[in-house]
Amino acid sequence: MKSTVVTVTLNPALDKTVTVPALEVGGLNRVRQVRIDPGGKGINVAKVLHGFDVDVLATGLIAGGYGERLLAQLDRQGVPHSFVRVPGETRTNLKVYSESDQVTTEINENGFDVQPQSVLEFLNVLEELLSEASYLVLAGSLPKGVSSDIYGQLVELANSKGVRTILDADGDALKKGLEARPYAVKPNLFELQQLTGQGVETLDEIISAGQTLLARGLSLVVVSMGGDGAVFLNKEETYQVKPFPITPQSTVGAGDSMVAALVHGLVTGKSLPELAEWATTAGTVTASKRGTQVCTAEEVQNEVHRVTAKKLVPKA
Ligand SMILES: Nc1ncnc2c1ncn2[C@@H]1O[C@H](COP(=O)(O)OP(=O)(O)OP(=O)(O)O)[C@@H](O)[C@H]1O
Ligand SMILES: O=P(O)(O)OC[C@@]1(O)O[C@H](CO)[C@@H](O)[C@@H]1O
Repeated sequence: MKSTVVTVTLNPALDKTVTVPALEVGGLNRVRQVRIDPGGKGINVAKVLHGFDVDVLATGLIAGGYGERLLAQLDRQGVPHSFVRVPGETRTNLKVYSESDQVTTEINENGFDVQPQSVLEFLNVLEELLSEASYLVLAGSLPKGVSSDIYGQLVELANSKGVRTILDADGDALKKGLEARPYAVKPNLFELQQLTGQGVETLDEIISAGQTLLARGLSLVVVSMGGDGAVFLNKEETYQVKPFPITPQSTVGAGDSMVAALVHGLVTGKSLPELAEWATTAGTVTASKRGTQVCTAEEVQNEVHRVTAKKLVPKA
């Protein structure tokens, strides 16, 4: 199967979002609304890219009856996929949206245990898929049994085939993945601080930490900052984009929508400021939707005029 973009989700999830009037920790919370969406970061990126008319395919590992349900939902949404089935069960991640303060609390399960032969099977599938791809998105946590250097291995595989990789992970998986020099990375502030050991309190510090990552051989760094927007850096330029005001309904998938819009911008040859505006708008639209619903191309197109990429001049 040929596709321009391949997204990898090694630890997918059914996202169960429950809405409560006001979350009371230690109290009885009655649910007003429930929705279940196919989730996992790479899968969310694929959902957005499919809606943007980009030729995308979601791959990774999947297990059990919940996994089949997730794939059936992807089929209904028309998102192409090719997952390797492993023993066990796909996790359910609980997202509790509290209406009074508009805050989402996330409770993510660990997911299935993976045996070495399943990882090998997946590597064979991916190698095949990459032969026609231009971009590879590696996103999300790793299930038990998958080594923390897997993203590093996958970045190396992609690099050897001339495929550009976008990495969005955390902890050791992110650290080791970075050592293999992906094309782009999207840390949040916490991850940026962890990766560089630098302060990220001020804008100057954020830019400096972003430049540290570029100096390690990356081409594009996007630092996402939730309601404060994001900073986009390549070797030549730096831009900051602030979101337009919204009532956040669930920020789940906002970062993934940003990654997807970034890939869309790269595939369609957008300039850095254009790409920055698209990506910030995509994240913001998704944050204004319930559950793990993602932005559509039409929504991003309609709202993108509400943000402006501001050029930043790093201190010498
Ligand atoms: N409360 C918010 N208001 C407006 N825009 C938001 C809000 N939260 C997120 N966004 C938009 O989504 C983008 C990505 O969000 P965020 O920085 O939370 O990503 P993240 O940490 O990767 O999240 P996740 O891992 O849950 O996807 C932001 O840069 C912003 O454009
Ligand atoms: O546990 P991970 O893999 O870090 O994150 C998984 C997850 O929280 O990320 C997505 C939102 O970004 C959700 O669809 C999913 O439940």
